[in-house]
Amino acid sequence: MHDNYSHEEDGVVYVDENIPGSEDQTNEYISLIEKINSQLTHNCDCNVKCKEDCCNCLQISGGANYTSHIESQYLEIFKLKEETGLHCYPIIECSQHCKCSEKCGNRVVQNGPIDTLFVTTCDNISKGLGLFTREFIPKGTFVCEYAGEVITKSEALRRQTYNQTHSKMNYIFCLNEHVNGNIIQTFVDPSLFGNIGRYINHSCESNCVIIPVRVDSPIPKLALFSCVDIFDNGEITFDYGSSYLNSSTELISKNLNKRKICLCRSPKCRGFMPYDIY
Ligand SMILES: C[S@@+](CC[C@H](N)C(=O)[O-])C[C@H]1O[C@@H](n2cnc3c(N)ncnc32)[C@H](O)[C@@H]1O
Repeated sequence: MHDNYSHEEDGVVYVDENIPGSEDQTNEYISLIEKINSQLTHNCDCNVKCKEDCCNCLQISGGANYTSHIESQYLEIFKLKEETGLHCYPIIECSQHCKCSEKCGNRVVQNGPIDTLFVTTCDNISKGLGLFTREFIPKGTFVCEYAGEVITKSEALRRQTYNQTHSKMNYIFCLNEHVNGNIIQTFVDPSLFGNIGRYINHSCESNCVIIPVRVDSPIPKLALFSCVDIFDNGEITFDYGSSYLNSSTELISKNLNKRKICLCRSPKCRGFMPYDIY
């Protein structure tokens, strides 16, 4: 993973990928750690380059996850699964357990964020800091992960309540994946341990989407891909209320009076931050 970013803020530790949250003695935490320490059993025997007809990782993924875009400065472009009707398949990248080359084409998120990102204060100071790009990013590019502590639902609830009572910003995200009639939830909190993705603000008309991507772990990486072209000095945003990723959806009450006003300035702004209340 090539990630040369760091945090300016005191008290925030830079981690370039998810780490286990603080230890406790609950069964819920023990199950989470077992999951974190386990590995996906798949791998591929491909020779150098992976092809859809023989690569196990691509077959589990329902076909190619990425397409090369040679004329672009960004070589690997995500094939948006929504456009191909394949979004019911997981996105599984090749890993250290595979025989293919590290340049096989099915390794994108694991290589780390693009290097054009910077953090600065937003025009509207109430939004706090935001993540921006120095250079143009074409649609479909992997931008960065949203990485932090992977925590249990109970711990997410506890932290959420603390943040609300102390009028702190919310960084906890709940990923909901619908699999065979079940919902698999993953809670990631980058507030104290996080990567560059922790600075990404919400927009009701966002330019990125979060897609779960697995490398060799059952715990997905929350990977941000641009869903439109993003111009230089543009702010990177995603919709906190999108279908995959619900910002603490179940963690909050429905007290609409306390919902935070959205400052995204989009003509399509819904007025309030999704699920983000204080
Ligand atoms: C994941 S953090 C984003 C980075 C944060 N702005 C910072 O300064 O570190 C999420 C918090 O940013 C603020 N925020 C993000 N998007 C916003 C928006 N569209 N309008 C108002 N506040 C926003 C809210 O306080 C929210 O709880």
